[in-house]
Amino acid sequence: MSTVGTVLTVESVSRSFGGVYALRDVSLTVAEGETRAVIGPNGAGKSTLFNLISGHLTPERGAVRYGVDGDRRSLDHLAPHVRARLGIAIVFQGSRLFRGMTALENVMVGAHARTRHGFLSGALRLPRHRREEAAIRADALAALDRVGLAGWADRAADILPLGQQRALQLARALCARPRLLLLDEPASGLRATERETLARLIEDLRAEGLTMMLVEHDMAFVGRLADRISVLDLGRNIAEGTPEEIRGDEAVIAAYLGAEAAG
Ligand SMILES: Nc1ncnc2c1ncn2[C@@H]1O[C@H](COP(=O)(O)OP(=O)(O)OP(=O)(O)O)[C@@H](O)[C@H]1O
Repeated sequence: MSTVGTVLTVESVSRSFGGVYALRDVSLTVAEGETRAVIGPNGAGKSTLFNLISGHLTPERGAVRYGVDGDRRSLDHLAPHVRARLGIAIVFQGSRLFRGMTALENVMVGAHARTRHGFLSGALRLPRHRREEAAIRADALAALDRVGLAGWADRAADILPLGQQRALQLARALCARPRLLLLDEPASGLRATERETLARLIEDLRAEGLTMMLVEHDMAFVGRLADRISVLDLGRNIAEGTPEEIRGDEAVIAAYLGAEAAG
């Protein structure tokens, strides 16, 4: 991995809920082209970290900075849709699809994140949007093909099996042409074959140089895909390193054993 530049810097970020810290003084830097895994026991603060990066939550202290092509800026005070337009895409935990829409329509919503006009004006089919709509449709079909769902374009999204719903969410995120892709537990609940398909897709994206962050519990999955791993425990960043380094890290082993004993 060549460290050409930094895509994301999280600087001493803290966030609490009802007086309890979900994240406390967490810092990390993600390099361009890197796949960074974020692991940690339940309640460690992983989803909170992703929400602070995507803009669905704001930090109480600290800052999140983001930049590609030499343009670096603080993301503070930018709404999620603005961050999406800057190239930050998130695939949330579970399945979040637009019910009552086809697979293709779900992906087209992702493409609208990067256009000026938005989905509604596009849906009204004003003349100046038609050309853009055709391009978005083509992009969405390409994204579906990319994740192996080309034959499912006109099916209702909510009747797809879980593995394909997850793939559909990924296609939607890819259609927005992200520069930083956040994947929150993308493999959870998937069967072994679906998991393998997903792992290969993430490997392809990594080989193409897409910068990704990945929250995942499955260490085999993480060890295979991540360049580096950040470990959170009780809202703190307790370790960072390569998968090999993290596997042998005593603080990490203690955190997981502690979580097992408590659970
Ligand atoms: N919106 C919220 N309101 C109140 N508490 C919250 C909220 N979001 C997170 N928390 C709390 O913050 C802590 C960290 O939660 P978070 O979901 O970030 O952890 P996580 O590492 O993603 O956990 P999991 O692996 O279970 O998904 C938890 O104690 C959780 O209860």
